[in-house]
Amino acid sequence: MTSSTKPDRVLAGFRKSIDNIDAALIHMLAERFRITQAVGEYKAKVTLPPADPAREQEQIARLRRLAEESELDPEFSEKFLRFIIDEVIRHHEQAASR
Ligand SMILES: O=C(O)C(=O)C[C@]1(C(=O)O)C=C[C@@H](O)C=C1
Repeated sequence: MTSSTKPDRVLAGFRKSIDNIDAALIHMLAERFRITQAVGEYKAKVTLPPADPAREQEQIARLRRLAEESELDPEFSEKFLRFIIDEVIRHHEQAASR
């Protein structure tokens, strides 16, 4: 039997765990975007700017510390948070223009 047809139980076990983790990430991101939607509506109502660079600096510094403690690449962690926050700011700008 070739490697392409033989079921690899070890790999399948790893992938089951990866699938569970990916599902948890999606659920956590959905919750994060649910709360930031409320933040965006609030900011639009009280005319606060969509972005708060000082808050972002605190978040990035904290996440980099957490990443180092967890042996995760701090550069990757910062890029990941930046990517999410940029999307949140885009949503906030849309909320402000409604
Ligand atoms: O905390 C805020 O003021 C938010 O709008 C949330 C958030 C975030 O996604 O964490 C997004 C934009 C801001 O620049 C800072 C943080």
